[in-house]
Amino acid sequence: MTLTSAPGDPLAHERDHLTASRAALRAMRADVEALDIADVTANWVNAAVLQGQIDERIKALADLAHTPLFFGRLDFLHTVGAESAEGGEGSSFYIGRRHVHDADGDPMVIDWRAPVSQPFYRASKKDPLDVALRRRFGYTGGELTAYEDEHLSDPAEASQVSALLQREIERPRVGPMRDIVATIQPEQDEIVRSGLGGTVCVQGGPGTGKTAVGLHRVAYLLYAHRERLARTGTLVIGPNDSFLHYIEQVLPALGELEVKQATVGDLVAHVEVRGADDPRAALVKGDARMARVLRRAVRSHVSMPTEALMVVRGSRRWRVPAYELEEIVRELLDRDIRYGAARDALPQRIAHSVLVRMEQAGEAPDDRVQDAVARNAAVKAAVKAVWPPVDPAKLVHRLLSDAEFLAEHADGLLDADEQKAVLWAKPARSVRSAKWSAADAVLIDEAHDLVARTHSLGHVVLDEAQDLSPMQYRAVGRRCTTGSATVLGDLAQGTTPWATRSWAEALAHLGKGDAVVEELTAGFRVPREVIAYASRLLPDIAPGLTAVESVREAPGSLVVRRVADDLAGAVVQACVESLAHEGSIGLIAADARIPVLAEALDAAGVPYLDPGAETTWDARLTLVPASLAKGLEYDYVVLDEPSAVVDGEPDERTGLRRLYVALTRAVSGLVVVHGAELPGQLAA
Ligand SMILES: Nc1ncnc2c1ncn2[C@@H]1O[C@H](COP(=O)(O)OP(=O)(O)OP(=O)(O)O)[C@@H](O)[C@H]1O
Repeated sequence: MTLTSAPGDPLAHERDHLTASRAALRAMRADVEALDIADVTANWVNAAVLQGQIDERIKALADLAHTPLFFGRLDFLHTVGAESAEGGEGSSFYIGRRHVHDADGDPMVIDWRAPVSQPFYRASKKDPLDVALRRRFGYTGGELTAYEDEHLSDPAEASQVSALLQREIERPRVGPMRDIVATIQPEQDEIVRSGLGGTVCVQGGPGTGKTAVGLHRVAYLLYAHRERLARTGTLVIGPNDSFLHYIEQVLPALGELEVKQATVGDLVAHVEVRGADDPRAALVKGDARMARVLRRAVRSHVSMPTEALMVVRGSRRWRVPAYELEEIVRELLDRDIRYGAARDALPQRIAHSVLVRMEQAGEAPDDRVQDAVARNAAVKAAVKAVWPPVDPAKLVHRLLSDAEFLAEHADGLLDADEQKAVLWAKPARSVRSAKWSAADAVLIDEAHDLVARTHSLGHVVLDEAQDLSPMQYRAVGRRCTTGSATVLGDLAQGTTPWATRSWAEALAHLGKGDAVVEELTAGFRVPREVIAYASRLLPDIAPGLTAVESVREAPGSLVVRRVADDLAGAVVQACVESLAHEGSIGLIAADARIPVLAEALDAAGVPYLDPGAETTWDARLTLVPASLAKGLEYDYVVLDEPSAVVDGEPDERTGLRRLYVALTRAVSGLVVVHGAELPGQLAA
């Protein structure tokens, strides 16, 4: 292996290729900019659509100064055919974030997602996949400054851990999350490139790259199934806005601008959420049994017809007896279609019965007559009486405020205590004035789906899944009924009262019981010493889970400091020391301690940000409530009073899990500052 930073001959050659590739990219962009669509389309609507597509393409062809055009090179032992190499044949390829070709259409840079790029991520000494040379490039400020070679087919060369990978992870940074396209690892690549047809669930400890893998999988799927997913849509679901803000640049940096992001709350925002449930109520409302209660409640609106229906047309009267109407209604109920769809079908079914009678009487009615009968006032009135419209929010409002109505539909599903837990102590007067909770909004979403089918997307990535309730899994699942999902999570980081206990159970609620569960155990974020310290909590918070094996040694990365008094002062001091390093700093503390620490930082004149705000080189310290730390990372973390983090949760196990999350946010160093005793597992 060679790690070169002095400009030698090969480096000069590679730089020449970089210069030529950039020129080719500029030419590609100029070609698109020069397109004249006036001849192609006369219709202004088409022209506007086409111009929009062209503008997007121009944007996608931008040469970003700090995003290297290629990061790797593969030399194969044999020539590769055009089919897998984006149109060009050859035995040597440069791998980058996007495809670049020269004036003849021959590729200068191959998209990392193309089939020919796959050996860049998968080839090993054991299985070289016809690769003679794998070269990784190192950049400094957009300049190509180093390369690292592996001669995979040379038995004399020993395999080694990539120094560039290590450098890439440890590079101090601020700002949003970056892509890992240059250094995706083989086990991650397997997940990234798994097919669109199946759902994949990834269990992985902190910093194993779950989020990164999920985002790269979307980028890969969009490349491999561009047209289908453009039609059906893709969505990334994350736990909160600050997390979504942190990850939002990754896909655009990979050239994918169309992927939507949302929290589960955004998906079910049918009502304004202004209230909160106590844990007991939230637990019952999030339980999958509520889906059955809602189903019964929705269907209870259907009543069996008791009277015959009389339809008058001209001088004739047609009578459909009650028993026949009942048959129609029963058949629709049995067919298990959505409540609203059945309601829409009912007038036509009734009209059909009338038509049969007309035919029996010697008339020859056509489709127009059937439509007219379906719209007849008597038919409409009958439909309204038998199958009235259901307003999902009103229905949930009634379930939560009317004990009798709830008891009727929860019979045999929820016991008396559970029913009491979900009923509002003070029923709201109307849908508008109700103090809806997050769990209520999910119930309303379920009711919506019972009335009218929810639109399904082509692919959904669900991150930090372990915190979802069964009802939330269902809400996500109905958004990918005809598509697939990537479910990412860590059972040890579940901090809700309904946190996922087993992936099999969660996947069943999602409606993807046949998903494959993969495990990632190599840790990229957290250095060995720090992850070993945090993993002492594992036997208590998730017995049976494999501890993360860090890929990085960073001696001195863990400091545990006990202070006798002025805890806040000592914490501020630790932040100031951390600020002496380059990169981002996170001060993580129990939510209840945030005001005290904010005051101490203000008093010391140390500026800080909230988790939603983007760090810059001038503002690198973020004050993070422990409840928002999940999924985030900082180069250096100062953790305030671990016992307060544990005590901030309703039970000890959740507290220790919250602490586990807080302990695993650091890339380069963690300083734990405590005044009280540490939790037993961490005390030396
Ligand atoms: N193959 C890789 N090459 C370089 N960096 C990587 C690689 N895989 C992961 N990382 C980095 O490791 C860090 C952690 O990744 P990520 O946030 O995806 O982990 P996670 O498993 O989602 O963690 P958590 O459970 O804490 O949410 C990120 O900075 C990511 O860029």
